[in-house]
Amino acid sequence: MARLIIVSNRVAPISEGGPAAGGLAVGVYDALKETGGMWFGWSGEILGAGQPMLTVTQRGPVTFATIGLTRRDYDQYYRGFSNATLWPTLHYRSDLTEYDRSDFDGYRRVNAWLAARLVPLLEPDDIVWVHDYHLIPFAEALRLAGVRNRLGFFLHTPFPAAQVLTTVPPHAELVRALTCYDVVGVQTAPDLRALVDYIVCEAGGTVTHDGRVDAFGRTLQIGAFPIGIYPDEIASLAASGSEDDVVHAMRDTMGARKLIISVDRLDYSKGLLERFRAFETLLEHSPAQRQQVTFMQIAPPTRADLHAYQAMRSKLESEAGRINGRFGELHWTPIRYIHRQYDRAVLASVFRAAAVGYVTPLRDGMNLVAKEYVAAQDPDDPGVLVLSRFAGAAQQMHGALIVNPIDRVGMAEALDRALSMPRDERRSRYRDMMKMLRDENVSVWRDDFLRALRGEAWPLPETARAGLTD
Ligand SMILES: O=P(O)(O)OC[C@H]1O[C@H](O[C@H]2O[C@H](CO)[C@@H](O)[C@H](O)[C@H]2O)[C@H](O)[C@@H](O)[C@@H]1O
Ligand SMILES: O=c1ccn([C@@H]2O[C@H](COP(=O)(O)OP(=O)(O)O)[C@@H](O)[C@H]2O)c(=O)[nH]1
Repeated sequence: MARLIIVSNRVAPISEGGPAAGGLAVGVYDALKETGGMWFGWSGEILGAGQPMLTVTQRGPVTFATIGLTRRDYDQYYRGFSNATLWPTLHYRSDLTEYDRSDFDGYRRVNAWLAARLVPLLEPDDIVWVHDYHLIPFAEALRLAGVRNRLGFFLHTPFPAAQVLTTVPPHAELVRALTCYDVVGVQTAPDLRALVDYIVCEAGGTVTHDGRVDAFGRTLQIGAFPIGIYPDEIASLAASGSEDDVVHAMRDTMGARKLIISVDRLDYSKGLLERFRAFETLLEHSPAQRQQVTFMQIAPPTRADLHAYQAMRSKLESEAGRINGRFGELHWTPIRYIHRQYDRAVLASVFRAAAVGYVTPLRDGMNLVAKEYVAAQDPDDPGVLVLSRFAGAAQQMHGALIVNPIDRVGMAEALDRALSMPRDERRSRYRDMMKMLRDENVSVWRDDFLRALRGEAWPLPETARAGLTD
């Protein structure tokens, strides 16, 4: 079988300061181990001039090739165009979008520079799978360098409505660059519909009912491939009780109180403020819940050198303080807010201890935490997932209580309902969601995408075409 080359901004799990291994890292790494291949991307390090740039390490059949960035590259490519321009736009936050033409030049320059480092490492029948918004122009740069290999791209974030995407000045250039791939995958049917709408209405291209695109003089395949997890792995982590003492200590401090848990990078797309305020509304409207419930928010730092993230952090910390000041008692703190990252085994145990998984982003490509929370539950006495309709996961997790994070009272009502839901109903919702998590696990995501990329899947599976025919 042809070698697989993965290209992503972060190379998991070895990057310093990167997120802990989630579904993406595990699923992609498994595929690499099966076929042999290479994972290529940024090392997570910012290097001074003169330091070595490319590090190649071998682990069994997998080569990791990582490369440092200069301060200027980091500022323009990662902090600037990727995270101050694209990230807010992709998450429907045009109000936060900043644009600087020199950052866009830097973004293209770094993509071309990374592509040039990869070219000498490629063999003729390798297939190359590029991940996420940092690397949209990567294929264009490879094509210009004469690379003829099959090239695929998967967008982990939402694909926004055309009217939102067009607020980014070089939107046409970006979508034209996307058409240099052979296959472009998005997470869900709504993302696919938005991509089709842009291609047809903005770019004057055509899309067939099975996802063949003709645009900018190129032909490619598009589809929806919702990323999954390995639910049984999370379930056994959660059940094994192999967590460290912190989880036991946490349970001791809870006593008989119910736990509501949220875990997200401290990102404005995750809806943390709205969630805190809806919890406050629960305490206001349902006095019986006071002192009976604790809401724990684990929010590890992310992109903390961007102003929007700093502003978000200080607003959140002041809201937590205000709500705790208003409702707290000598023996009870309503909101426990933790600005730190935990490893997956600890999170799995915390999820299992929680009566409610409170996952309410304003926009999210998928949200693996929603899936992990359900997978970690005790099948006999599971908790309830309260899930935003704007998470990609809501397209699949029909056993959740689906909420609109803007509707504060609606969220408080959903929390109240979740906290008092009878066990039979909880079990039935859990079983439905676990079945889906097993049927649509991360291997299915990866294999469906790779079959399309190898040109083997024709027509695409029905799930991948959802959004094209409705
Ligand atoms: O690399 P960072 O800047 O530290 O950010 C971390 C990652 O965040 C985003 O994750 C997305 O991918 C998840 C898996 O498909 C999906 O569930 C989630 O909804 C997305 O937000 C980002 O897209 C990654 O590239 C970042 O590495
Ligand atoms: O302290 C933490 C917080 C999060 N995660 C993991 O990071 C991933 C977050 O993925 P998600 O899709 O929910 O959001 P993203 O951060 O990618 O936008 C999940 O696998 C979490 O289990 C972790 O390992 N430790």
